[in-house]
Parts: sequence; structure tokens; C-alpha cells
Amino acid sequence: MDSPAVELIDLVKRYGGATAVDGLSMRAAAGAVTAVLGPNGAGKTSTIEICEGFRRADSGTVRVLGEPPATPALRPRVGVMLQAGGVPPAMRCAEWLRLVSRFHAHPLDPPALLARLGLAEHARTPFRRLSGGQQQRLSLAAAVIGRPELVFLDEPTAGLDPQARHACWDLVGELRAAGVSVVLTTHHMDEAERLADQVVIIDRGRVVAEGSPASLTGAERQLRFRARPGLALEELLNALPVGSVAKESPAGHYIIEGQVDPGLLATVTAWCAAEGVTADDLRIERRTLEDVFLELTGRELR
Ligand SMILES: Nc1ncnc2c1ncn2[C@@H]1O[C@H](COP(=O)(O)OP(=O)(O)OP(=O)(O)O)[C@@H](O)[C@H]1O
Repeated sequence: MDSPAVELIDLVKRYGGATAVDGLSMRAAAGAVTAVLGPNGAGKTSTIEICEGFRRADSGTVRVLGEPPATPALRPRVGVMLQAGGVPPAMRCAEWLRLVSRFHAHPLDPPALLARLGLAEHARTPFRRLSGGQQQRLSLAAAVIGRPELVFLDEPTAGLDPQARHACWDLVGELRAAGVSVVLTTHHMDEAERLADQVVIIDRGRVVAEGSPASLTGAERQLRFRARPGLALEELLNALPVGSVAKESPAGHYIIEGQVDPGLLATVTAWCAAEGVTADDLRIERRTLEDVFLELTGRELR
């Protein structure tokens, strides 16, 4: 097996008395996109910033491209996009990218990269005058300009408009195609499903699930529909085969799990008709990563 791009064993990070990362172990495969998911405060940024060498672990083993994280030789090999900051406020876009490019032996062309991320017309704009989404894009450009072997992207599409989000996804796809290892965090489950080869879900500083999006969501299908809230699901369940599950989550959104076949579909629609209920958006689909995420991490706010 190829050596992983990132390997963490029993990682622990404490802030005062609070344990943010609590014995976390994971591997990010080389040449793959690994998405680290978790609720607010789960420990994602702490973990990523330890890998980037910006924070120190209290205990555990961290290997980044086979090296301890703060090893100077890693700097040209690893690209980093922070959640915020890192760029001097008065620095103009093009100037910053040119400066960062000088730290690398074979950088991408700064003007071409600016154009690629829709920042060409802001080349002379100081960082502090960029919008939040434009600042994000400049940080993304700086992370990849050195043609790194491994890139850490902490919430790369947070606050981006749909066009910029797609540009970011395209860039991640190209990095992957070029054999670059990508480790990213995101709160967008659709983004993880679309981009990631491997998903690691963490909660309260520990890994609660990992695998490919398809292995996490499974092959089972569900029947979903929308209708007025509060339907008598116990009655519907009586009409369904034993072992079926019917739930309302959130209010007015219904999910039927079990042997989803023509018989089940007919039973549900007949029951709805008898109840005088129109089942809107009736569809059969696989569980989404968001379903799995909520099942594993719960619904309470963090
Ligand atoms: N510098 C710090 N000092 C004290 N506590 C911190 C510090 N950084 C993070 N924490 C705490 O550690 C926990 C994990 O934070 P972290 O930023 O790693 O989570 P996260 O999963 O990245 O969250 P989010 O999705 O909100 O970005 C949180 O409870 C947070 O309040």
C-alpha cells in the first residue's frame, strides 16, 4: 500500500482544561481527496492546523508526507489555505501571489492563476478591499501556486458564490487528476460527496465514521415525500411490510425505509390517497451523506 499523505495516530489537543481533539486516528491517502467533516467545534481546524505545523499536539503521532509536521523540508511540498488571515491587509492581490510564488522552484504563473479564479480585475486591489469570497479565492490561489504534493484547504468554499464554488471544485478536481493529495474541511455535505474519495466524520475530537461517500451512504434506497406535518405514521407502518421504518424529519418531510419496491410505493401512495394527502416531491433515492452525518452527530446545535 502507498504511504499515506497524512497519518494521525491517537492525536490529542487540549486548550486549558478542554480537550478539542481526543485520541483521533486517521489516514489521508496519497493522490486522493479526503474530506474531514464534523459539527462546529468538532476539532477539524485544530487537527488540520496541527498537520500544517501551526499548532502543537499534546500527544499522538502526526506524519505529513512521512515527516513530522513542522519539518522545514515540507514547506515547498505542502500548500495551505487557512480559514482566515495570513495575508497582509495592504498587500495587492497580484503582489501577494508573486511574492508567494518566489518561495517555490516551479510555481504556476500568478496572472494566469488570478484569471483562473476570477481575480484578474482585482490584481491591484489591496487584500483588505476584497470581498470575503474574493479573499477566500486569493488564499486558495496562494495554497496551490507552488504546485504542492499535498494541499490543506480549511473550508475552501465557505462564503463563495455558486460560480466561485464551481471554480474551486474544478481546481480541486484538477489537483486530484494531477496526483496531488488534498485534505479539506467543509460543512457542505454535497461538496464532500462530489469531491471526496474518502470522508472522515469527526465529532467531539474523535473519528465517528470514515470511508468513501458511497460506502457511508450505502446502497439502500429510501422513499421520500413532503406533505402536511403530523401524518399518522403508525397507521402507515401497519400497512407496510414488517421491518419498514417511517419517520418525519424535519416536520413535513417523510422518509420511508425498508424494501423499497413497486409494492411499497403503491402502498404508500394508496395510503396517502386514502388520507386525502398529496405527496409532494415523491421520490426514491439513496441516503445522502447529510442523512448519515446527522444520524452520527445528532441534531443539537454545537
Ligand atoms: N485557540 C484556542 N483556544 C481555546 N480553545 C480553542 C482554540 N481553538 C479552538 N478551540 C476550541 O476547540 C474546539 C475545537 O475547535 P476547532 O476550531 O478545532 O473546531 P472545528 O471543528 O474546526 O469547528 P468549526 O466547524 O466551527 O470551524 C472548540 O470547542 C473550540 O472552542
